[in-house]
Amino acid sequence: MQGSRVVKTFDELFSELEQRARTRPEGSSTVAALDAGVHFQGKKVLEEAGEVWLAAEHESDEQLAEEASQLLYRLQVILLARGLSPQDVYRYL
Ligand SMILES: N=c1c2ncn([C@@H]3O[C@H](COP(=O)(O)OP(=O)(O)OP(=O)(O)O)[C@@H](O)[C@H]3O)c2ncn1[C@@H]1O[C@H](COP(=O)(O)O)[C@@H](O)[C@H]1O
Repeated sequence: MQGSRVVKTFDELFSELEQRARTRPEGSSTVAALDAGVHFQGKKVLEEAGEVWLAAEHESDEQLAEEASQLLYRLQVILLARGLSPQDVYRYL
């Protein structure tokens, strides 16, 4: 399902997003989402959560995995915007 793409973990993605927030490269989705504020970020979390649900009911395993990756990304953006890290979440798992 993953093909030849480089696999990254949840923590590695978060580190990448922290770096985007620090360096603010042109064209970064993360910088755009951080600048757009919590209302935008929250809508994206809900939108992607809905897409995960629909994929689980109606779409392929591959589509579900892709939607789940987008939800994880959107969750990371909202955590980053609030100054939280994955560790803050892990302690509740
Ligand atoms: N994993 C993701 C990721 N998942 C989802 N998205 C964003 O979510 C969009 C797709 O979600 P939608 O289904 O909402 O697509 P859409 O409605 O057609 O697009 P939008 O109108 O929402 O932009 C993508 O265009 C990205 O903007 C992501 N953007 C970035 N990443 C990773 O985050 C890292 C930093 O990315 P940049 O900040 O863009 O450099 C890189 O490793 C990226 O691979």
